[in-house]
Amino acid sequence: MRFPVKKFFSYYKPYLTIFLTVLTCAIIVSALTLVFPLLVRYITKDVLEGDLSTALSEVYWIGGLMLVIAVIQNTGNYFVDYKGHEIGARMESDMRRELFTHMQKLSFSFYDKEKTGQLMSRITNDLLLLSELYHHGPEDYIKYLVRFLGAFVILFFINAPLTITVFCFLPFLGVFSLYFNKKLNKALRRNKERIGDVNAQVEDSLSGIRVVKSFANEHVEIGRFNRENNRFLDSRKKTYKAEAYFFNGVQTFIQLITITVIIFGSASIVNNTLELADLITFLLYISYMIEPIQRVTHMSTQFQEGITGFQRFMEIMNLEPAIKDKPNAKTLQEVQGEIEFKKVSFRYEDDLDNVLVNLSLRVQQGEYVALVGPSGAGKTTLCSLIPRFYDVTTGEVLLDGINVRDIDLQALRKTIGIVQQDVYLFTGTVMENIRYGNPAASDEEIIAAATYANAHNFIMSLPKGYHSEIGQRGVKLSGGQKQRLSIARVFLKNPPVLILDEATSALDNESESIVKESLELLAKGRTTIVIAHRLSTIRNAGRIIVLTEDGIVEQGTHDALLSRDGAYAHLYSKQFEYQT
Ligand SMILES: Nc1ncnc2c1ncn2[C@@H]1O[C@H](COP(=O)(O)OP(=O)(O)OP(=O)(O)O)[C@@H](O)[C@H]1O
Repeated sequence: MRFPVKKFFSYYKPYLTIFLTVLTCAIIVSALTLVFPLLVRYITKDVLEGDLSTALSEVYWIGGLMLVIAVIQNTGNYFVDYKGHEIGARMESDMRRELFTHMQKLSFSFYDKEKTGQLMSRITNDLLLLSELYHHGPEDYIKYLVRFLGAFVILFFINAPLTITVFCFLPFLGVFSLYFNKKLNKALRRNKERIGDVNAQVEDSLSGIRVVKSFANEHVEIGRFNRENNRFLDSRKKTYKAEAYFFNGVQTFIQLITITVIIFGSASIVNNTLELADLITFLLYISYMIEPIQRVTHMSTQFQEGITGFQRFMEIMNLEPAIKDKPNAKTLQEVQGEIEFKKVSFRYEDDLDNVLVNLSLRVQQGEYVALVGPSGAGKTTLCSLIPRFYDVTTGEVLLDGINVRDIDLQALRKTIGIVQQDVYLFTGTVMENIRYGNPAASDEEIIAAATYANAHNFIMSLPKGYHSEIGQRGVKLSGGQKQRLSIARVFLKNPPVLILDEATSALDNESESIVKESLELLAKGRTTIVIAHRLSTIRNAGRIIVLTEDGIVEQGTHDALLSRDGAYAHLYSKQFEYQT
């Protein structure tokens, strides 16, 4: 991937004025630091070797000037530190917002492949390092460049041959740096991937902590964690090795330069081509030249970390959502809720087998249809094609006769309510969780929705009623209570089409009958597709569709299908045997 230079710099745009002010301040501060050794040289060479009767008063004046310069320097540095960091933090926050917004747009197919922990790492760690580069980078480069060039020019005027000798070392230092920069870049990239893996492992393990404990498998999780943690450690060890080579190599160059100056400088004094005051000035300025070289290690690490962070940021930003609106996507007015699958074939990925092949099915407006069949036959997959969680591979899915691909995604998804077995509730209060179904709803509408969902009474018995916190993912609620909140959420959304994906299969008999009651109420007047494992729950469905690996093999009412003595009768008798 070519490095997107324009995009990289575009994040400075909103802060350009303040950023340029910070840079100007950094230049002024650096230029002023160059004045100090010149003043020392003036004192040692001109003042102290001239008329001693006036020397002291002149030294006082110069001392005063040095104080003024120090005040300007420190004020400037304060501004550069404070505002510079603030700009970096603001840019980081802008990018984090952009990345999160983009991630929200990416489709299911993306999340099927990615690990949540890795993605979290990109949003937090990577951008943190990038912000360091954004504000420190230009400021450091300018600061050290001014010092370096300033010192070079001044030294050149003091003693050109000695200055050129010092500069002969620089091409070697350049080649050395380039070589190790490449190595460091690779190592830092690997570090980021490894810490992403650690994050992913922690996220996975802690999200499933109940399963871990129920199987008493803490040691398994610790083992997995240690494996990732050790891989991260190994990767960091390699990085530090490369850094140590680099840093010590640079140190060797610095020592060589200092020794060279001392030897050549002393020889020049002996030969009367250099004065002692100039050698002192030379040695003072050498530190200005050496400091940038010393900082090269730090700056190149900062540069590499920032750049790899930016590349990882762009990897996600460059991903187009697999499913998005067409340019003139239709918004829907009055949705009737008729759904039709026309010769639909679907596979999750190009190199996987088809899950659905040439399947056709029409569900009338307001019809209550049950989808049954063996596990893995594609029931959930079929339903996920209606809200375009995935797009069909071939064929069409139509809502009220319009291809779902031609409908505005938001409008399409607003017409479909989904209740699943695995309820996802967000950390927050009962009220906030139900309001998720319609953020504009009033408290009264929320209470009405909860009442329809048979949830009002249990909510009122909670310590703070609707304002009770439900814990992460609703841990403080029972399975049936969580399910009723999720149903209230859909009541509030009030969609014309409903998909119930094994919504009651995880509940005990008592909870099931309460939830079933509220689901029946919810389904009234809506086109409803129910995916059911327990066939006893869908006996009253207007139509039962039997989906197997061979597609739709049977459809009809419960009684009609039983009397056919086909696939459905077979499934039913198997379940009946199992239950008795
Ligand atoms: N995200 C995915 N990526 C790849 N394959 C998938 C994905 N989701 C499901 N599958 C595969 O698609 C097939 C159909 O799965 P699906 O969940 O639709 O079946 P189902 O009939 O709903 O099963 P169950 O009754 O067990 O829930 C299965 O073979 C499954 O492994």
